[in-house]
Amino acid sequence: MKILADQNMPLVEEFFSDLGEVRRFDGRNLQASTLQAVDALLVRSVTTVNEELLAQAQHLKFVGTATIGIDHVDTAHLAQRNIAFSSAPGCNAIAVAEYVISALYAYTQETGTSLEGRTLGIVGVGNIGKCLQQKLINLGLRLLLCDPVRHEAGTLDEHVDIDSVLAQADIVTFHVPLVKEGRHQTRHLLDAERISKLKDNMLVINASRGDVIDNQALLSALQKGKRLELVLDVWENEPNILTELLPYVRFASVHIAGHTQEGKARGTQMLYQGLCQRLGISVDKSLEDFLPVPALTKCRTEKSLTEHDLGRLVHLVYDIRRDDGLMRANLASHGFDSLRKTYPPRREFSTLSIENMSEHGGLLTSLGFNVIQKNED
Ligand SMILES: NC(=O)C1=CN([C@@H]2O[C@H](COP(=O)(O)OP(=O)(O)OC[C@H]3O[C@@H](n4cnc5c(N)ncnc54)[C@H](O)[C@@H]3O)[C@@H](O)[C@H]2O)C=CC1
Ligand SMILES: O=C(O)C(=O)[C@H](O)COP(=O)(O)O
Repeated sequence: MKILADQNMPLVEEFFSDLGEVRRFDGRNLQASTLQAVDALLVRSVTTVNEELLAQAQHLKFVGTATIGIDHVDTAHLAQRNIAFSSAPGCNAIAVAEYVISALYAYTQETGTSLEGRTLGIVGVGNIGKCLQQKLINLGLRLLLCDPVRHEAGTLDEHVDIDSVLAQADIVTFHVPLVKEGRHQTRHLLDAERISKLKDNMLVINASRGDVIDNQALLSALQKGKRLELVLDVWENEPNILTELLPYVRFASVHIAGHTQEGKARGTQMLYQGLCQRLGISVDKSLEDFLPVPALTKCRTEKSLTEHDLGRLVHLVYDIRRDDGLMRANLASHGFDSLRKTYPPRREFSTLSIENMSEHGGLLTSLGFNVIQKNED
């Protein structure tokens, strides 16, 4: 079997080489002719998989995307051609939630503010939104949840509509899929009109898809004096983004919110499981066989922790300011895609075991750390 995989997908050889011959491709430059003899195609978000790309793919039996978002794949065309499809729902939900938490603590540290008592709106309460909600639950924030799709399906009672969220919240974070049309369209969910109504200095975080915020309208508002705090991981028209926005953004990054080593590796593992299922063979490899040992594994708290101390623990594992600095220093010389390709290793909070003497064991656990409770004797 011939397997063609994006060059930026980790562990493909480790998971797939028993199943066939693995070759790699550049995700932004895949040609239809390259797919002529391919049986399984493994992509990331940068490859648009549609009728045109698959026109010569006569042998293709399986397409997998190692991502949560599937807006780049024409799934109806795959179904019509009877080509099996797998994505990786939830693979990097923890990573994105931890990106947001790192941003929140970095923001409060830099502005001398506190999270306590603030109102935070989560727009899109799926795998990522729910994971974030769980991690934030003990931080003293008032959480507003917005997900009309789940509300209508009867799986989210406490839904607050988007305009009420924007009117009430001090912080809003977007975790919706990109939906280009229909009643629950998310393209330009934050459009010129809604941007104009946002409170001064509201913190707006987008780690979903760039098109969820009208970037040009955002820039125009900022240039006219609108004051907002922005955390942007995703941008319209990646990789050719509106760089004029950068000076107005507190923390900027190159679409890496989901790029922990665990998150990316889980994506590959889920495609391996999907292909095994398609081939009717048993799964005999697991993630734990391949993940490297993290650089930091243990620390110890001695007594009561302040909000500042919690932020320091979070930033010990992941500080969003590293990624903001890398983007600002290197975007012009290296380009967006190259920065994504060379993204330095990042781990999830659970890789840090905390010997905890404080009364904050529950809070540290809900944030996602591996807590070993110690009692003073
Ligand atoms: N920046 C990054 O690195 C990453 C970005 N993403 C993006 O985040 C998105 C969300 O991921 P998951 O939570 O795993 O997806 P999910 O499908 O589990 O959840 C999305 C939720 O958004 C809701 N939703 C749909 N339309 C909505 C609307 N108009 N208003 C409010 N809620 C709406 C859905 O009902 C669903 O509950 C992905 O589709 C992807 O585009 C995902 C992973 C990494
Ligand atoms: O899972 C998704 O959806 C994402 O946006 C990924 O985390 C980033 O996608 P890639 O471009 O790395 O495939």
